[in-house]
Order: sequence, then structure tokens, then C-alpha cells
Amino acid sequence: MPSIRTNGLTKQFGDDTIAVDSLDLTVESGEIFGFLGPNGAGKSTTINMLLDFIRPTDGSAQVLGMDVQKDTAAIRDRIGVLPEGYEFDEYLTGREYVEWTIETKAAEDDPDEILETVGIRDDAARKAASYSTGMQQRLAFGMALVDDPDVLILDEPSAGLDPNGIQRMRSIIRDRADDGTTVFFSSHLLSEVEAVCDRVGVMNDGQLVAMDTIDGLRKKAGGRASIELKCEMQPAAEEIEALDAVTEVIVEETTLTAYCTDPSVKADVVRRVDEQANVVDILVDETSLEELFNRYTGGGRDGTSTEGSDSTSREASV
Ligand SMILES: Nc1ncnc2c1ncn2[C@@H]1O[C@H](COP(=O)(O)OP(=O)(O)OP(=O)(O)O)[C@@H](O)[C@H]1O
Repeated sequence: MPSIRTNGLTKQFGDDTIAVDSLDLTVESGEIFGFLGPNGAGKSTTINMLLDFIRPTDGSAQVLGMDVQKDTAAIRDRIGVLPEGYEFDEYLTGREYVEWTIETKAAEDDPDEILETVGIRDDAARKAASYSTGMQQRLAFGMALVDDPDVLILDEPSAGLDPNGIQRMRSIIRDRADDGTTVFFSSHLLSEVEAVCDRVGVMNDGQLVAMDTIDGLRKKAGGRASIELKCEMQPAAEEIEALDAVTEVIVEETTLTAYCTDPSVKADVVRRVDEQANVVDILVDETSLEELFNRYTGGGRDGTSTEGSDSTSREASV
């Protein structure tokens, strides 16, 4: 049974804005699913409908086989949520927030263990409202982990986190998924999606424009992978050009760069170049996800899809 399924899910705001347009989505149990898209693509609106925070104009959605509108309470018992823009009031400390969540869910977690997991145990006695943005995000994430939920729904979970926080969050997500938790998280950070997801759905302008593994998406997009080889002597391009799936070969002195439509051909390229010219160094530079993302989203609603994203080619490359 899929953990999350939507059928023709649609949300229109006012007369003009179709925030989510006939979304058909299936997330299997135990998957880490990345919900990717530029600002305004419809990610939060979708999540808000899954959580019954807002009602769809059309279509339906199920979480854990239950209808999100009819079985809201039963669903909330079994999911953990990190909403976008969580706000903490000035009265409770970090530990009290976690304790409150444990109590609300009638769970038996150890609050200190949760605080330790997300890396804020040393600050647990401070008021949560005085936390930095990243610490608040860690706290909200910790609260989502209470009661070992079957499904984690995380809206931009790395927002405000430092590299250490991002690393920690990824590792927690992987651990939870290994234990069978389904993780659905939205992001416009390409590197994040690449780093943890089994599959991604790409939203653009309210529509799901692609849903596949990263590799699968790249193949469909016709993205090309490249490999650069430094050799002892000058290699000849002809034999490499003749390989299936190699589209272009450039030789500059003792360096050969091969572009291919299927990344699996790279091993063959290395072997053959090595036979001719002794490969001394390999520099792989595959199609960047950013390029792929832009190909699918065409720059987003406002043409600035990757603005502010973590899009250095090395970090975003697959
Ligand atoms: N309450 C609302 N009233 C009117 N329009 C809304 C409302 N909520 C969202 N929208 C619009 O719906 C569209 C999708 O917004 P949404 O917040 O779902 O995008 P998103 O993909 O989550 O973006 P971001 O990455 O910036 O959070 C946008 O055009 C947004 O302005």
C-alpha cells in the first residue's frame, strides 16, 4: 500500500492562481521522496492539503490508506510533520516543547534523546523563541520525530540549517527510512534531493512535470554525463567516439573529455583510453542537477528557480 497517494489533487486560490493542478502522486512505503520545485511551484500547498490544513478545490488524497479529510486525527497519530515557518512562543523551553509533543501524542520518547539527536540538548533549558533560526528548525524537526512516525512530512527541512545541521538531518532521515519510515520532503535545494532521495517529483507552476529517480530523470531529460581523463600521452579520439552513447570527444594535449548520454558507458571509456594512453587521473563531471532542474522547470513561475539554491555545480552534481 502506498504511504501517500493523491488523485487529481487541485487547489485554486481566487480566480487566477491554480497553486496545484490535478496532481497524481504515489509515494511507496519506506521511500524517501523528494518533492522538488522552485519557489511558488505548489509544494507547500500540496503538503498543506495532505495535512488537511487547507482543503482542495478538487481531487483527493490518502495518507497511509486513509482519506486526509475524513481521517485527519487517525493520520496525525501516525505522522510527524515539520511545517514551513514554524513559530515558537516565548513561554516554553526547547525541552518543554519536546515534552509537550510527547504528551500530546501520548508517546513514550525520552525528550533528552530527541534533543540529543537533533543536536540542541545543551540548549534545552533555553526558551525556544530565543533560539537561532537553525536551532528552531532542529527543534521543530525533533518534534516531528516524536513517537517514531510511520510517515515524516517535512517542508523545506534544511531551511536555516548550517552544514552540520544539514548533515545531521540527512543522516536522521536515512536512519528513519532504514527503519521503515516513509519520508516525504519538499525542497528547492537540488543537492539535498540528490543526497537523500530514492525518488523525486518535480513540481513547476502547480504541475508535476516529472517523477522518477535522479538517474531516470537525467536520462529522460537527455542530460549528458561527462568524464575527463588525464593521460601519460596524447589519446586518440576516434576509438572513443565510436562507442555507443558517446556523443562527443575532445582531446587537448594529454587530456580527453568524453560526453555520453548513458553514464554507464564511462567505465568503457576509461578502459579504452587507458589501453591507448595510460590514464593517470580521472575527473568526473556529470550533468548537474541544476541544469536538469532548469530544464524541467524552465526557471519557475518567475524565472528565478534556482536563485538562493545550493547550486554550485560540484555540490549539485550527480
Ligand atoms: N493562501 C494563499 N492565497 C493565495 N495564493 C496562495 C496561497 N498560498 C499559496 N498561494 C499561491 O500558490 C502558489 C504556490 O505556492 P506554494 O507556497 O505552494 O509554493 P511552494 O512550492 O511551496 O513555494 P516555496 O518554495 O516558495 O515555499 C503561489 O503562486 C502562491 O502565491
